[in-house]
Amino acid sequence: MTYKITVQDLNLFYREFQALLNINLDIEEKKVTALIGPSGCGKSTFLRTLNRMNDLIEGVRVEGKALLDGKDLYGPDVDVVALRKKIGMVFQRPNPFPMTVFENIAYGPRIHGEKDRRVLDEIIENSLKSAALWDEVKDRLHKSALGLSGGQQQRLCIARLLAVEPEVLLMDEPTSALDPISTLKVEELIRELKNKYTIVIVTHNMQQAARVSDSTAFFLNGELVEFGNTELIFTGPRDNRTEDYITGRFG
Ligand SMILES: Nc1ncnc2c1ncn2[C@@H]1O[C@H](COP(=O)(O)OP(=O)(O)OP(=O)(O)O)[C@@H](O)[C@H]1O
Repeated sequence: MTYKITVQDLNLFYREFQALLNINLDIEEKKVTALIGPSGCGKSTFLRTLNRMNDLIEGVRVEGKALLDGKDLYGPDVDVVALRKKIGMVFQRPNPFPMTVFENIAYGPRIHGEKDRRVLDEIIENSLKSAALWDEVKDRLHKSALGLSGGQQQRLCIARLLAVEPEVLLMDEPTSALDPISTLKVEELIRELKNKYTIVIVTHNMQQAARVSDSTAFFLNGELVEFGNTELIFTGPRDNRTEDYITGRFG
């Protein structure tokens, strides 16, 4: 088994408040890992530690280790911009730039130095194909991305990540603002993308965790209560608190 990310004794504080308590978790390469748990338990905070998005919040302190391919994400020589290229993130609400579909995807590669129009055309087509969006937008590449449906916008945001050749995709409740059909399309896409990428997804939707993930981590009050094979977590959790949560007794 290959681990893409290893988290060891991780603690996170928002000033005096400790939001994550001694988390130990190994994330497998080219698998989908779901983070579940009630509101406020630290799922999003944990996800953000993996590409150092918490750095942007004042008063945050991280202790312990998070390793990507064995290298410390919090080491002194880490280039955070390069790290976020490797470990991309999509959010609850699709957030395309107010630009054309084409420009949305070209933005990242251009920032990273790509100028050749033919190369950009190729990147855009490949990214949209990988995000299962090409057929729907190939005739409107030069129209505003804001004219797309919510589900299409979310797949565009995923295509935008793929354009800079990431290795890990972090998804923070990526379907919570979408209708059921768009949700299923994004779930299908996630299953497809795990052939090439390591995916970590926060979800409130237990069926979604069961449908898309290989491993599931259950968080409660900043602690990782249980982590393991998704099927086992849903059919025979070891901890009573996990069982109570997945059977809907709280949260
Ligand atoms: N920027 C912040 N400053 C201070 N405290 C924060 C900040 N962000 C989150 N917290 C606190 O940290 C804890 C964990 O929050 P987090 O958003 O990670 O939980 P979550 O499980 O993702 O919740 P939800 O499912 O509602 O998104 C909560 O108590 C929250 O109030």
